[in-house]
Amino acid sequence: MKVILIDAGNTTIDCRFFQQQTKKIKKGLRVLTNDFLAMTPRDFLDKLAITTPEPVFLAYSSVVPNFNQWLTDLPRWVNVFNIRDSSLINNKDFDFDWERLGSDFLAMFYAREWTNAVLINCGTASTISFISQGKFQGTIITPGVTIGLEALINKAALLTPGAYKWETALFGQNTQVSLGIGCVNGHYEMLKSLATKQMTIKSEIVFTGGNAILFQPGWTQDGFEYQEDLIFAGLIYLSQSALKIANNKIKN
Ligand SMILES: Nc1ncnc2c1ncn2[C@@H]1O[C@H](COP(=O)(O)OP(=O)(O)O)[C@@H](O)[C@H]1O
Ligand SMILES: CC(C)(COP(=O)(O)O)[C@@H](O)C(=O)NCCC(=O)O
Repeated sequence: MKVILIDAGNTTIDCRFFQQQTKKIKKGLRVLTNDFLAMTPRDFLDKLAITTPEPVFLAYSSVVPNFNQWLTDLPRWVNVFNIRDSSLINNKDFDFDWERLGSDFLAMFYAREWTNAVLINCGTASTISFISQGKFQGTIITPGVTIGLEALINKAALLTPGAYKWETALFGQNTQVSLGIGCVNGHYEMLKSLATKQMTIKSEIVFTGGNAILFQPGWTQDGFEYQEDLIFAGLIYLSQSALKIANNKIKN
């Protein structure tokens, strides 16, 4: 059976394949959220080379209600599973009501068995989630690095969109470098400061999300971890019981 994992975020919808035998996550399709929603389910399945009815299990995490609606038009032979419905989400794992959290937080949290950790997801928003003694304590949400830059560029007549990046200089002597330091390096420093400010015991600090790669010099130098597919690891964990049931249905 084909297993598709989807992380539906506000900027991109990222679809991967999970190979049950090898337990490997393989690249599938990643497109801007608005472009994805403009696709028909048929186009989507064609793009994933699923052209005839066959057993498909699709597990997803979504913070985009229109995507949840879009899924309802998939053919019935696609077995769709929302990780929010997972019986593996345990109230005891949270210091608060997890129902009020976006699904991306749930997927990240269940990606591994954490003890003390800070998970930093750099997407449309940049979020910082705190785990202590295996329990999810809470999060911080800030505008993401890309939308922060875009907002400034849209409001400043002389600023133009460009490839603003991490800079090694302390300050810039042209607009490009000055903006890179302020918006990219500065964003990383803000995340690092919020993540470590109250830290009293050694914790894993893990970066993920489409924009995390912009901060590579920072997290490399500081010895923090980067796991590109953190959300997908959580999707696999949270959908394992539902996947087992789907596999058994095919066998019988
Ligand atoms: N195929 C892609 N299309 C668009 N953006 C991409 C793609 N792959 C990586 N990115 C990067 O991912 C960033 C968005 O991060 P992402 O984690 O997808 O956000 P969200 O989860 O909020 O949708 C974009 O700003 C871009 O830098
Ligand atoms: C914080 C977020 C905007 C992050 O979204 P992302 O950057 O991954 O697209 C998302 O998790 C969200 O919309 N949370 C709120 C969920 C809610 O209040 O129901």
